[in-house]
Amino acid sequence: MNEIAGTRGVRSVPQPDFAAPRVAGQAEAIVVRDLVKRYGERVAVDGLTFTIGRGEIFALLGPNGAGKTTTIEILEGYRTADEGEVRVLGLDPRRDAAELRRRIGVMLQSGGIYPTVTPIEFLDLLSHFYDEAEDPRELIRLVGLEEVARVRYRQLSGGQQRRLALAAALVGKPELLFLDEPTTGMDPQARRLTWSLVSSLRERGITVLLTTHFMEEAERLADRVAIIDHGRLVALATPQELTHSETDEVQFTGPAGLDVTALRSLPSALDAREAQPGRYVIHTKRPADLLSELTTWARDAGVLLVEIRVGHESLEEVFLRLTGHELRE
Ligand SMILES: Nc1ncnc2c1ncn2[C@@H]1O[C@H](COP(=O)(O)OP(=O)(O)OP(=O)(O)O)[C@@H](O)[C@H]1O
Repeated sequence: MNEIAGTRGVRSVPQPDFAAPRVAGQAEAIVVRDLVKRYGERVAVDGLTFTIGRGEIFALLGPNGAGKTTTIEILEGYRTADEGEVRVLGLDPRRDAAELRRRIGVMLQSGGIYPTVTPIEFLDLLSHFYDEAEDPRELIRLVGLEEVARVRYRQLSGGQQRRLALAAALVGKPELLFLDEPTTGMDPQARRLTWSLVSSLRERGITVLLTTHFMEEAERLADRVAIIDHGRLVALATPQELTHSETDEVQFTGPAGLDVTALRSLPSALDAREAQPGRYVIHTKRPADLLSELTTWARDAGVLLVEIRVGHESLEEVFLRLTGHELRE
């Protein structure tokens, strides 16, 4: 069964919106209903339901082992589901595998490229598998690998190897692109280049499903973000909806080891925690009231508060609030 936030003692969140924004006259790119996948006793995907619209950039965000890769591999047709239903471009990924392969692009997590091949040779080779392929030279330029186009794969940096994998996923002019952790191993410059590249795919109308551990990546790229944890959907919304919910966050610095229980019991506090020694985070729906309660409490307790900041929750904090743990635990 699908399970959403609120079932494990977490606070209420914007309700997942399972309907994708509709582009007039077009069907959904991906439909996932009550998907379950087990590996022996372990339930890797535990009742996922979501829909991705055509042309949408959609991120599956979750920690290691959340079930992101398993979900993506089922959608690509590389794994079978135990329960539930999936449709990709209107097709059954297992039954219609041959047709699906022609219409999707897959960026693999790592490996799978012969170590002595050069980027240009590799893309040239791949282009022969498609009736209509992108020009390999154009792809090399698009992903910024001109200077290493004739360098052997094994001599490329991790980030360059990832960019080649991205170019390879685009060779067949896909309608739908699967990007499994596209920027893992990239330096900040390569990551930004990849982000602008993925954003530019939006103009071509390509639907993108990406998985990531990086909040910032989801926040910058995705039209909508599905947060998954232990194979379950805990939230599904736009990054703006997730981070600009009615919940605000008050952060301040003070002495380490303050009485967090006392902070939690301030009338306007939803919760409170010491995020790092001496750095505190309190969630509230009434920031002005909370500030006044907090300063009164601090005066009575003889505590000096510094750097008090009020703002919307970061996606990082949203994740913590929904799942009860950090993204990179
Ligand atoms: N072939 C397999 N056999 C047994 N267990 C597996 C297999 N593949 C994945 N798992 C387990 O299923 C769970 C989900 O794994 P999955 O790789 O889908 O998560 P993920 O969110 O993609 O994680 P990561 O970010 O590390 O790639 C994990 O607990 C993992 O150990």
